[in-house]
Amino acid sequence: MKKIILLGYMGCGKSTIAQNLSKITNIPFLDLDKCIENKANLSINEIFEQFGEIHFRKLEHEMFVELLQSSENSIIGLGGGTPCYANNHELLKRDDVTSIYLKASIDTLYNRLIHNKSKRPLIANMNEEEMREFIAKHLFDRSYYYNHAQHKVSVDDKAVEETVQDILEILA
Ligand SMILES: Nc1ncnc2c1ncn2[C@@H]1O[C@H](COP(=O)(O)OP(=O)(O)O)[C@@H](O)[C@H]1O
Ligand SMILES: O=C(O)C1=C[C@@H](OP(=O)(O)O)[C@@H](O)[C@H](O)C1
Ligand SMILES: [Mg+2]
Repeated sequence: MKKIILLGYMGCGKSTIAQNLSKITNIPFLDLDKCIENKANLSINEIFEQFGEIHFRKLEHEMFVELLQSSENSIIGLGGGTPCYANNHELLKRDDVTSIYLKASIDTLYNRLIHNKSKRPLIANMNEEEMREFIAKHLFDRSYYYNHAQHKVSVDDKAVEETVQDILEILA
């Protein structure tokens, strides 16, 4: 019933790293956003558009609690905002949880997100300059919550395999 939880800012690699970690460890991987999409039968963009961010945060909290309640071992990739709402950050400290903050610099996040923003409603309509400024401020605001994770792994300049290796060392 152990949960390995990956958290961090949009684009830090939660979904990518969780998937690769799952292949190596054979522990099933659940992406919180995907679970929300499947349950709502809508994409994250559609949920934001049709019901707004506050409603998304409610679905996100409910799904996070649901995943934590399941009796299966799993690797859970959170959404970038998950720890920052509904006191979700307090759930990162539980004994049955190993929470890991994938820490990325503003430059790393900007370089990844500039080509990957269309499915991320918070940044989808920003130009390059707006996005850099937004990431810098938003990351600063959110770091308080991310720092509630039990472990921290820096992802800057690391290949996927290297980050996975760092996580395996934490889990050993
Ligand atoms: N070293 C790396 N580690 C993780 N992701 C990387 C790396 N290099 C490039 N990427 C890319 O960055 C993006 C990370 O996005 P994603 O895994 O969805 O992050 P998150 O779920 O944290 O938003 C993906 O497009 C991935 O292919
Ligand atoms: O940072 C955020 O508030 C969000 C991050 C997204 O997940 P990723 O971090 O996987 O992109 C997704 O949950 C939604 O677009 C909101
Ligand atoms: Mg993701």
